Amino acid sequence: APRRPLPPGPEPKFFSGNVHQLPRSEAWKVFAKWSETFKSPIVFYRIFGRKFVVLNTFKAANDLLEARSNIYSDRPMAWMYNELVNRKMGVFFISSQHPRFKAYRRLLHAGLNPRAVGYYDEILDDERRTLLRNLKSKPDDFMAHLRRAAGGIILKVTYGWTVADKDDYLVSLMEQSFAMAVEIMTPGRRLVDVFPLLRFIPSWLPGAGFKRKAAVWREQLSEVTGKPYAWAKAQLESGNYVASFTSKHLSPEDGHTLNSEEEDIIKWCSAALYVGGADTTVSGLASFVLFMTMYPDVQRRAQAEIDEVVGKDRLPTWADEASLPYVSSVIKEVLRVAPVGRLGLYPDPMTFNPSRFLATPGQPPQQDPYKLVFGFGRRVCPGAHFAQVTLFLSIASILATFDICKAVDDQGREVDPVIEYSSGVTKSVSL
Ligand code: HEM
Repeated sequence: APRRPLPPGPEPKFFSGNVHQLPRSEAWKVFAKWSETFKSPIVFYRIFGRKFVVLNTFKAANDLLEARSNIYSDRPMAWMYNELVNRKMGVFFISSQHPRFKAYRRLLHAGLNPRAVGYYDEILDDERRTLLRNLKSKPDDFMAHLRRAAGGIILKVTYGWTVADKDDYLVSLMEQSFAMAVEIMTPGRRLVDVFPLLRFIPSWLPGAGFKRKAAVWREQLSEVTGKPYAWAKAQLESGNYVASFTSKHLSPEDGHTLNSEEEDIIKWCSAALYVGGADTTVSGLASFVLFMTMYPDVQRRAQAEIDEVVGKDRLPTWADEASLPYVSSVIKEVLRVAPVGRLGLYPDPMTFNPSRFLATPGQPPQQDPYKLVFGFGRRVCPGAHFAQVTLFLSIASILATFDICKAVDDQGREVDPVIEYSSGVTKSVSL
């Protein structure tokens, strides 16, 4: 059959494609412009040999990623990382056609669905109290506290590990593996990703240094996946452990002994939680703080709602969520405007206005951004509910306890925060 034409897009250069038209950061602004220029919700561009399709409307994303998720559920192939460094069994990279994919999704769902998240109540409560204490004692270091909170919650829930206040062993192990993954996968860094046949070169040949390097990374990354898992397993066996995602899966209800395949599945799923849940949560919390400094009226209205519904004698709990629609809308608005991608998809997209999610007489609420920010189809974020609970608990407790305001300089004048979102796998905000 003849090939279908590609979606429209900017004119590429013969060799480098559209590199010259893409800025290093905030590429989404350019994507939005291309959609207008080419009058198409779907646009196409190329960076050297790599082809990209941008879906610029909710409908386009939903039509392809949800309705046709049987064909659009795999991530791009990274030969160096997946094959040579042997990360292809990781939750994020495994093909949706692989038989294990379903096993992963089932396990993740079992450990993170709304009922399962209820098991972690105590951990979540402890962690937010630590966050509030840290914010109180050193408010200027709030970014470090938010990072610690996100990492602390996820490592305790995943493995039962309590994060140390400084230089935590598991946090640094995880961060090293992130850094390694970025180094290995940065587009254009690895020739073998451009010419995959190179992977068959024997390691001893001159010029095959990349294969020897791959072997080292392979070893190091396999340790990162193996160590925390082995620790959690040993704790469980010792009888002295905190019930966690890993411990629960390691002790199945029917009491059967796990085989090595089942254990491997638990190991990979546990490893995915920090990758999926740490930076995303930090990003959401940091953006929340930023927007509260910029929109004091929003902050006051959210605080008033908490005072009225919860009172001042206790901290908000997840059970209060349904009675705090404005606080919930603040969180939705943070996620709409801030992390993972700026979603300029609603009326007046650049304005931070939580009320857009509240119905008013004659005006229905705008579309719930959770349909978008957590992805689509077969790969939709398995941590979505968990993320909503942890963000709600942290944000509602911060609002209940503190006033967030701009920093002041030596002369007592307010300093406007510099807003700079970095592009990457997770959008992070530097404050
Ligand atoms: C605000 C917080 C979060 C946001 C915005 C977010 C967003 C996303 C998105 C957009 C995806 C990709 C979906 C796709 O490929 O279509 C994803 C995948 C994933 N997320 Fe989240 N996430 C968040 C928090 C979490 C948390 C807390 C966890 C774990 C507890 C988690 C675990 C995962 C995992 C394991 C995947 C990979 C799923 C797969 O490839 O099959 N995420 N997330």
